[in-house]
Formats: sequence, C-alpha cells, structure tokens
Amino acid sequence: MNSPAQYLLQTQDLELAYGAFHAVNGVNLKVEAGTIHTIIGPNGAGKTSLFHCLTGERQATAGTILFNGKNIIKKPAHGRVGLGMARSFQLTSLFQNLSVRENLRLAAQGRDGLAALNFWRHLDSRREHLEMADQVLERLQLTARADTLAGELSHGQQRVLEVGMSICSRPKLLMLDEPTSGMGIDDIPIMTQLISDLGRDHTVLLIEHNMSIVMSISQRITVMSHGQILVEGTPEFVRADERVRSAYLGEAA
Ligand SMILES: Nc1ncnc2c1ncn2[C@@H]1O[C@H](COP(=O)(O)OP(=O)(O)OP(=O)(O)O)[C@@H](O)[C@H]1O
Repeated sequence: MNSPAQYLLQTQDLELAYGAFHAVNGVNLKVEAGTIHTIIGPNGAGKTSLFHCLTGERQATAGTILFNGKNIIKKPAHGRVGLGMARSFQLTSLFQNLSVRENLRLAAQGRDGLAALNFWRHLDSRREHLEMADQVLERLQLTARADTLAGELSHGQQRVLEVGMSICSRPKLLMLDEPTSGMGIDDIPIMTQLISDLGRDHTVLLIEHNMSIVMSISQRITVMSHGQILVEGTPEFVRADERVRSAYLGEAA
C-alpha cells in the first residue's frame, strides 16, 4: 500500500460539470512522484477536462485536489504554476519571431515572476536564465538550432520546444496534453525519447492517444471512460484488461 505522502498529486471525488453534464465524474487519481503516468481513453472520456481542473483553467465543481499534500482546489491557475505544476504550452505561445534560445530564456525568466523586475538582481538572473536555456537546448537536442527563429523550426521541433519551455520553470509536475498530436511520423520518436528522458527527473502526467508510445514509456496508466476511471495499473495490467479492450483498445491492442 502506498501512503498518501508518496503521491505528488491526488484527487478525491473530483467533478467538473458543464451544466447538467459531468465531463469529470468522481475521479480519484493518484500520481506517484517520479513516474510517467499516462491518461488514456476514448474521445470525449474527459481527459482534457480533468487536466483543466488540475491546472485551474477550469474550476472543479466538486472534490479535492492534493498537490504535494496541500489542497489546491481554491488556488488560481498562476498559483498552481508557482507551486510547481507546469502544463506544456500550445504552439501559439511560442514567440515565432524570436530565436529558439530566446524563447527558452523568456520561459526561464517567467519563473521569477515579479522578481524579474528587480533591477539589482537583473544581471545575475539574466545569466542564470541563459544557462538554463542552454541546458534545456541540449536536452532537446536543439543546440545546433539555438539561433534559428522558432517559426522556422519544423512542426515537430516546435512541439519539442514547447515542452522545453515548460521545463524551464523546473516544475515538480509536468503535464503534457497529446504532445505528439499533429506530428509527422519522423518526429514522433524524438518526442517519445524526450518524454522518456524527462521522466528520469520529473513526474510526468501525460495524455496520449498513440498506444505504442503509451505502452513503452508509462509506468502507470489510468484509463478513463465517460468521465470516470475505468481501470488503473501498469501497462501490462491495462493491456490485459478486458474492459479496456472493449472500451478503448479494441482496434489497437
Ligand atoms: N466547454 C464545454 N462545454 C460543454 N461540454 C464540454 C465542454 N468541453 C468539453 N465538453 C464535453 O465534455 C466531454 C469530455 O471532453 P474532453 O475534451 O475532456 O474529452 P477528452 O477525453 O479529452 O477527449 P479527446 O480525446 O477527444 O480530446 C465531451 O463530451 C465534450 O463534448
């Protein structure tokens, strides 16, 4: 049995209602620190709605969210970022006309919030932010493209950069919503390798449709259906579960 302290994130009876319809309907999710934990389920199962509740983009209509042992249900989205929750940015948040390095530097600067405006800390901080940008560039294997404008990267590389921007804030929990969607077949292994690599020093909560990625990099999988958790367990456990096969994996397993 795991003690509650082992869970970085835990929801209790979480609900999100859109009018009379419950997109999230009593979810008890437990995410252990240091794991890649993936949420799967058919279209409309409530995966993105659950993410919205976790990040604070939407206010849950009932239930509790414990992050690092604290109930954050009343915290606004920016307060949750400050506690160490990061959601990967959408492509629209890249500065297309700035270099790859500058995008990362700005993401690192964003972590400091108002402190970034303190003139006396400014020069030191700028150096720290550039160092962070260079470390992340290496991790993304984009060092050779550091001075390229973000808008000139391939679609796949832009998505990789997005993920890189979210790790610049040194999050405790990295949340990725379908990071491979729209990616060409050649770019998918790069993203898969990156997420797997990030899982070595981050807790990653992932929504992903590509079953071969899910099964190869996840330590835990939660299967959602109709706003609820259908099954949770290791990839082997989930793959063997008859309910999952009929609800979701039918065509892919
Ligand atoms: N703003 C909204 N108002 C009303 N219903 C909504 C709203 N957003 C989502 N829904 C509904 O909530 C349900 C869950 O949607 P959600 O996007 O969370 O599912 P999902 O599992 O992420 O699906 P997908 O895999 O297609 O992205 C769907 O039936 C959807 O139509």
